[in-house]
Amino acid sequence: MSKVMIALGGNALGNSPKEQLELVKETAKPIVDLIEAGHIVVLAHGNGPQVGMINSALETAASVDNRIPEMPFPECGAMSQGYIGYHLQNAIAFELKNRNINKSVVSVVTQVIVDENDEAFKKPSKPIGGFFSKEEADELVIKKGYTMVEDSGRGYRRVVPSPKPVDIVEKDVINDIVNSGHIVIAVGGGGIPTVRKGNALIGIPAVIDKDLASQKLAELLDCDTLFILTAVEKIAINFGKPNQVNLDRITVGEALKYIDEGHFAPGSMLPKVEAAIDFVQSKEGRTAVISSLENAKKAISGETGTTIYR
Ligand SMILES: Nc1ncnc2c1ncn2[C@@H]1O[C@H](COP(=O)(O)OP(=O)(O)O)[C@@H](O)[C@H]1O
Ligand SMILES: NC(=O)OP(=O)(O)O
Repeated sequence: MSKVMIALGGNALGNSPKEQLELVKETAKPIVDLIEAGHIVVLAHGNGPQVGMINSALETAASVDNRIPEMPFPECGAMSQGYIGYHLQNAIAFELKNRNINKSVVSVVTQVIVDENDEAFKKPSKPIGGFFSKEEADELVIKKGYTMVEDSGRGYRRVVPSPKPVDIVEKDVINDIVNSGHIVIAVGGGGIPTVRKGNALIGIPAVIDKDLASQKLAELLDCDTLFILTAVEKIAINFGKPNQVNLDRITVGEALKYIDEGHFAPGSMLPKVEAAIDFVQSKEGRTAVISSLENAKKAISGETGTTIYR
């Protein structure tokens, strides 16, 4: 029996609530396979496309209807945790019931402490929302003052600051739920970025990378394996080029060399590889696997994906 943290990518959750609802039904199966096999499972998920969609929908609504108030960005992050968590816990609970497994599943609205002086606030890097053409992106820069970047050959996206996770506010309650044998969905979207002011916690407009937040939670909970499930079956060198090579197993040393050579795109694959390296380095015997949601079952049983080990 081992303790595993599974981080699901926001971009792998489909482009609409309808698509997401269908996708999570499939995602729930390999997750519940692991639970059925006796493993302890903790789940995290991304929110890049979803928080961008919520923010842009409410911004547009407020601009055309003065009865609709402006929605602060941290609240948009909380909404994304709520509805993605709702779909996931619903799908996992269904799968647990189908197999007569008597466990509950709950999403914890999670706040993650960040450093308000983090350099990341000066350089937005986290892609959120949908994809745009170069012309549409240029228009958004002028009209809305967004920062737009090209995202891994898929089009242009808005980027927002992405400070590093420092601590997880709800870590003790998450640990208690895990120890009680139930299933927790936490640090959704990397957690709501928060700073402490005396006894108060104040939300900050930013998006924490969920791979880094998952790695932090996986370490705090003393997990053995970190699974990062995204839209690609394996990570690659020379990604998207004719000489692309998919990687099966790499050491931390090889991963660091490939980072130096610039093989992993910032804001997408780079934080996943960095999170995997940090997790593997944090304690002897820990491994990390990066694969796709579609191949979750095979990746979890070691048949595919890229494994990063010491
Ligand atoms: N070297 C690489 N190997 C594989 N995928 C890469 C690489 N560099 C960039 N990518 C892109 O990164 C994407 C994963 O990042 P992203 O979509 O941000 O993840 P998430 O699933 O967490 O939302 C992949 O789908 C792929 O398009
Ligand atoms: N918050 C976050 O990392 O989201 P994605 O997985 O969608 O990039």
